[in-house]
Amino acid sequence: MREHQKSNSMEEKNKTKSKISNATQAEIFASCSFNDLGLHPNLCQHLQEKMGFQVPTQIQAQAIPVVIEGKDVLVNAATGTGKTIVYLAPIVHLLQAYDQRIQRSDGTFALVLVPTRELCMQVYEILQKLLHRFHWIVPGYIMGGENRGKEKARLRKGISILVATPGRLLDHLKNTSSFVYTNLRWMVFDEADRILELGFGKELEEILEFLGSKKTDSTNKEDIGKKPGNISRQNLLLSATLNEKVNHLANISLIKPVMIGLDEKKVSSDLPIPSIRKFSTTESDGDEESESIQVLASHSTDNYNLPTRLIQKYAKVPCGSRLVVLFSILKTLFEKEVSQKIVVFLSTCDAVDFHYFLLSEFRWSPNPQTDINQKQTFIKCKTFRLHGNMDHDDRRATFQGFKSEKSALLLCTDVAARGLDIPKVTCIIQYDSPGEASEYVHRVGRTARLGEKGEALLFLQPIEIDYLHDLQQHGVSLKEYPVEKVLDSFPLHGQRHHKNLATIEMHPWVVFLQRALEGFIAAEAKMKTLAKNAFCSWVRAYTAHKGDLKRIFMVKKLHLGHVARSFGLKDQPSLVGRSFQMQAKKRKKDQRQVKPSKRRKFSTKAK
Ligand SMILES: Nc1ncnc2c1ncn2[C@@H]1O[C@H](COP(=O)(O)OP(=O)(O)OP(=O)(O)O)[C@@H](O)[C@H]1O
Repeated sequence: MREHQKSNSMEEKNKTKSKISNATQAEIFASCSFNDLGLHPNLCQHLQEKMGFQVPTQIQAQAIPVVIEGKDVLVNAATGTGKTIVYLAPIVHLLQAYDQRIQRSDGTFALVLVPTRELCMQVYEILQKLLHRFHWIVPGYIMGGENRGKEKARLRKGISILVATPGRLLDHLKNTSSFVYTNLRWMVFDEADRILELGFGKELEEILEFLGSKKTDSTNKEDIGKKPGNISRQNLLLSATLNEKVNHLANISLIKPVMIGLDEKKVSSDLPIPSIRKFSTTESDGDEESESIQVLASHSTDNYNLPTRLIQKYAKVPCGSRLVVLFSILKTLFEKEVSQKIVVFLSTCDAVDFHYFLLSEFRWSPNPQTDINQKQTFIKCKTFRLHGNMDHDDRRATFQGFKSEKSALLLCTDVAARGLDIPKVTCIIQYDSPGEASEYVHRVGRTARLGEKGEALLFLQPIEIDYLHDLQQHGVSLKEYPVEKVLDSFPLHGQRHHKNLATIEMHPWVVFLQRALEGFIAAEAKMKTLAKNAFCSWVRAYTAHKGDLKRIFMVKKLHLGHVARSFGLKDQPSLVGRSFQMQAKKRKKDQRQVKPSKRRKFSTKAK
């Protein structure tokens, strides 16, 4: 039965591949085989037959041979291009090749650091699949939210390849004496920039201190194939957006790194592998480490690589109409296609909760006179939520649940922005803007993966429209989404739409639905509380936009009454404003007492 399911999913993968045009195929996939890259035949066969990967992706073809050679590597490639296999396949290949089989008592050989729990589980699951034929290599994970005692027991038994989140790893390095890492040979930083953005910089430095960051020159080929002993360390950094934040980490962890994918535009997809490597990898050949830092810094303002078949749009929506427009677009999208998988990004955990419960509980009919029992949910699809304040098991269930649904909606914070590989996501809606352009790139990267089609929609208020220039500076350009056309498409009971209305706020459909939502929220104490909490945390997150972005996302320009409307609140804005001011005062007082760490600052925005 399981075999049957597996072959079905592989057939699906192959069908998807054949739907992709030849041009896209050549852009994404290399014209060589996994065997050509020097990987063990058993591993290649497994990749092909059991995982359905017929040929390597371009980035895999470029990077895998370099990783096998034992060099430190910095990989920069678009989202969804198969970076996980870039590091897992060579590590498995090299570990299985030891003269004497490694044993659990040898401890950990490879450590993969990831920023979130979901990504930790995802990488672990791929690793498990990859190790199918190499049962003596043991995969494992440790991460926040898990039972420390059980993790200790697993570490004591020995984990050959360990996937971890930084905080929990440091915890075990400090407190688990049975954790053997003397044979550590590989350190991988997946989504390196995000680990730093989340404020884990200090933890990373401590981790590197524990493990001894730059031990010896990692290009010592004699080590390869030997049973571990006095071995050198190979460090790998990967992300779709490498920027100056990574400089420091590169500085303290990489030796003469080979840069892969930093100059992708020059790469011709028809070139055989050796030539691709020649053009697209940059080896910092000087003895001075500062050379590699310069390469990174000069790329910080470069264009980002975006998925080839991604359609990007923005919706210009006045603040007070945001909620209605979001609901209307979601309804339109779900009614247009039988299977839609949509991810909506919001800025705070409270905002996720509010919208989740509102979408789940709000009953509606175009005719206001309809009996309550005949009213239906506004959007007929399964809705999930994901944020960092959720219980660990709920987070896991959401992730798995959304993954397995054919048609569903996920409301989430940026906890889902990085690395998550969810099949068949058709549309990304950034209801709250992402902040730095790199975050935009990662959020939209949850769709249009590996050459598939996908759409992305960014909500902007008229006062925020300059954000488009910021994106443009990174080569990201968006077309306007026809908001009014969508609003016009909704029938109004006993009313006609009037054309040429001055503003979206006056649109009869907007007025009608806003009233219905406000009525529903006002009547439900739970919803009212959720809305108020969401309002307060949303404004706080808005004030937390960093550096240059403050000139675009100016809290002073916000009309708090309109913000309240966007949470379905008809209370006097001053009332809501006062409660916010009280919270702000309290926060200021707390801040005076405890000087905030960088980490806390980040946690204002969603986790
Ligand atoms: N050679 C291949 N052939 C077909 N599918 C592949 C291949 N390599 C990876 N994949 C699939 O491509 C998808 C994207 O891979 P992965 O998540 O590693 O991308 P990524 O580049 O790390 O993305 P992100 O930057 O978002 O983390 C996964 O579903 C993976 O199973």
